[in-house]
Amino acid sequence: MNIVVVGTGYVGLVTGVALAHIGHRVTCVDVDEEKVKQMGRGISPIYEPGIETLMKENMEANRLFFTTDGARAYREADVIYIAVGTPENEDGSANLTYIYQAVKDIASSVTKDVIVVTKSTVPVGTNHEMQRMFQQLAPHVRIDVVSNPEFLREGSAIYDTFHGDRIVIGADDERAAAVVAHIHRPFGIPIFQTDIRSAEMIKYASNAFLATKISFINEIANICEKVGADIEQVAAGMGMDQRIGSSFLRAGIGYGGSCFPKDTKALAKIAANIDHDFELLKAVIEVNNKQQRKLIEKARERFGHIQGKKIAILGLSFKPNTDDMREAASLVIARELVAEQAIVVAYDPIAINKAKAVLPKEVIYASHVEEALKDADAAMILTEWDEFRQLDLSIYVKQMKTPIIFDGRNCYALEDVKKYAIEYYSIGRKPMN
Ligand SMILES: NC(=O)c1ccc[n+]([C@@H]2O[C@H](COP(=O)([O-])OP(=O)(O)OC[C@H]3O[C@@H](n4cnc5c(N)ncnc54)[C@H](O)[C@@H]3O)[C@@H](O)[C@H]2O)c1
Ligand SMILES: O=c1ccn([C@@H]2O[C@H](COP(=O)(O)OP(=O)(O)O[C@H]3O[C@H](CO)[C@@H](O)[C@H](O)[C@H]3O)[C@@H](O)[C@H]2O)c(=O)[nH]1
Repeated sequence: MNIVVVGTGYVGLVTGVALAHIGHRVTCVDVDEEKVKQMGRGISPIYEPGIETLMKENMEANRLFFTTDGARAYREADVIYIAVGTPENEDGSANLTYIYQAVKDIASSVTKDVIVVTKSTVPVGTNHEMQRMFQQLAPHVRIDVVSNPEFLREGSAIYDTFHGDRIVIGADDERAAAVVAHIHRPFGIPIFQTDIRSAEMIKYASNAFLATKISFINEIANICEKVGADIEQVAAGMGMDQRIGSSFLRAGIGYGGSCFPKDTKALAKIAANIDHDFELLKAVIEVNNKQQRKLIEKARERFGHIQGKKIAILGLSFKPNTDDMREAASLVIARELVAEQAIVVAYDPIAINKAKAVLPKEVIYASHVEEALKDADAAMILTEWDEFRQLDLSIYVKQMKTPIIFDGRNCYALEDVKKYAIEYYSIGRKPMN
C-alpha cells in the first residue's frame, strides 16, 4: 500500500516514520523546502528522542521518502494522511486554512480512488466539510474521509505511537474504516471505531479533560500553600484511587505546548457556536493563565520589586525532552521579567535556538547551568529537565549571589533542599527559608 503523509511537523513526521517502520511504503510531503532537504539527509527538523535513528533505518530500507512534490505523491497514493497544523485564530477557534489547502492540493492531483485520513485536530464537522469539498472538487474519483485523531505527546512521541492506549477511527464508510484499521494493526494497539463526529469530539474532550486535571490540581496546590498541606502528598494520596488515577496530577506553573492551550480554547468556541457556555472549561483556561504567572507573584512578594535583579531562568521549552516553545510558560515569565527591568539569563539544554526567535531580545543566554546561575539574585525553574532535577544543590549555593530558588515544577524534595542554605519556593508546598 502506498501511503502519503501531508505535513511533516511533530505529528506528520512521527506518523510517517512509524508507519514505515511497521512495513508500509510512506512518502512524506511538506511545502517547506528547507525541512524536506534536511529530512532527505536523515536529519529531523524537530527534537524528538529516537526519531532520527528510526528515520535513517527506514530510509535505508527504502520505505520512507520525503518530497515537496505533493501532486505526484497524491497521484500515486492509496491512502493520504493529513497532519498539517490547525493553529489558533484570534477568537480562539481552530484555523483550518492549512487543512482546506491540503484538501484542494489533493483534489487537484488525484486520478484514482483514495482514502484521506485526518490526523490533525479539527473541530466537529470538519471531516464532513472535507468530504463535501472532495465531492465537489474531484467528482471523477471516490475519496473517503476518515477521522483518526492523534494522541502522542511531544518528547515521548515515538514511544506513544508504538504503545498508545487506543487508536480512534471515525468513519462513515465501513470499507474505508477497515483499510485504516488494517494499516494500524501491526502496532497491536486497541482500535476504537466510531462515527466521524464522535472521533473528532474524542480528541478535544480528551485534551480538555487532561487540562482540567492539571488546573484542578494547581488550584488544590494553591490552597495547600495557604493551609499548610503538601501538594505532592495530596496528589500521591489522591492518585492511589484508581477512579482518579495518578497521572496528570503534577502541580506546577500550568500547561503549555501546541495542544492544550489551543484545543481548550477551540472547544470552548465550538460550544459557544452552539450557544453552550462551557463554564468549566473557561475556568480551566483562566486558572492556567494565572498559574503561568505564579512565580512572578512569588518573586514580587519576596523582593518587593524585581527591577535590576539578576534572574536565572532554567528551562525554556514547554516541557522536557522537546525544543517546542509554543505556549511555553517561559514566554509569559521572560516577557514579564524583562518588562519589570530584571536582568534575565536563560538556559535550556535543547530549546535555546528556538527560544531566541520568540523571547524578548533583552534575554541573555547561558551555555550551561553554572553560567546562568553565576551571581544571580534568584533562579526560576520553568521546565523539569532531568539535568535540573539531578543537579547537585550545592551548585546553587556556590554560583548564586543569593541562593533563592523559585521552582515552578517541584524538581526537588524538601528534605534535600533543607540540607543547604537555600531559600526555596515551590508550588503547593511550604517555603523553605
Ligand atoms: N504536536 C503534537 O504533539 C500534536 C499531537 C496530537 C495532535 N496534534 C495535531 O496535529 C496537527 C499537526 O500538529 P504539529 O504540531 O505536527 O504541526 P506543525 O506545525 O509542527 O507541522 C505542520 C507541518 O505541515 C506543513 N504544511 C502546512 N500546509 C501544508 C500543505 N498544504 N502541504 C504540505 N505540508 C503542509 C508545514 O510546513 C509543517 O511542516 C495539529 O492539528 C495538532 O493540533 C499535534
Ligand atoms: O501532571 C501534569 C502533566 C502535564 N503538565 C503540563 O501540561 C503540558 C502538556 O504536557 P503533555 O500532555 O505531556 O504534552 P503534549 O505534547 O502537549 O501532549 C498533549 O497534547 C497532545 C496534542 O493534542 C496530545 O496528543 C497528548 O495526548 C496530550 O498529552 C506541559 O506544559 C506539561 O508541563 C502539568 O503541568 N502537569
